Amino acid sequence: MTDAIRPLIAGNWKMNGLKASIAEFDAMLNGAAEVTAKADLLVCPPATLVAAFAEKARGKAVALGAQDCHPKASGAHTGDIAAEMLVDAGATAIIVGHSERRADHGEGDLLVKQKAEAAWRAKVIAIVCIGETQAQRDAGQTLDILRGQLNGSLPDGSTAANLVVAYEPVWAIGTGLTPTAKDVEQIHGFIRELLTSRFKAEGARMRILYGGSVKPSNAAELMVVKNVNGALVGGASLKAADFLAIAKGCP
Ligand SMILES: O=C[C@H](O)COP(=O)(O)O
Repeated sequence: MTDAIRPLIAGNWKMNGLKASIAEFDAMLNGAAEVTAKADLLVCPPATLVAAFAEKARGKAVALGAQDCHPKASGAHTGDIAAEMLVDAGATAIIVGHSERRADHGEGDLLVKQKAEAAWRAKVIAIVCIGETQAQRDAGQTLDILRGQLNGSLPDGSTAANLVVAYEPVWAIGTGLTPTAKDVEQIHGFIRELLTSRFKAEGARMRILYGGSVKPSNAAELMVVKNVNGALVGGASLKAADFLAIAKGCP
């Protein structure tokens, strides 16, 4: 963990959650005060729940985020949601370029970059996800893939205040597999070098989250790795106790 950078523990609920889930979210809110010394907390529920959760979270130590947005602010795009709408509902950050969007919806780097810019247009943080697949890893292409995704997905003008990078090896998502701490250190160090080379001092201060099977049992080990500035948590963010325990794992 880079000392000067305050960790962010972000929960991505993916396509999970109904109105009844507000009870679990309430439990998160109730426990959040205990972990605020360690990390900032962000929960990204499905878009249908952002407004209700934001209302509950008012004045509490959990911020709300969204999982995707359309690049445009409005228009004839049936089923899509603009960044402005998500912000209107209470989002303060938007995840873009998650590997599930890249795979399920064929989203490429250019679109991801436009979505990050849409988040900025709506005056919130873009959390840009990058990560290699198992096949790319096996072929020894990990660093090339990450370099390409970073170059293509991060807009010019990225700063420590408007952008967070989430490194999520696709093969580690929802599988229970994680890279070793040594591998995470190497890859986060590589990402840091690229960020610093392109964005100078801002790149040196940008948060780089690790994501992929983060759980209470491995959080402490992963969160102390150099250049790991928090986590993007999927499955374990659905349970208040697990999500808060992961935040407690921050040094
Ligand atoms: O956005 C979160 C990641 O895809 C990680 O998901 P996971 O914690 O369920 O492996």
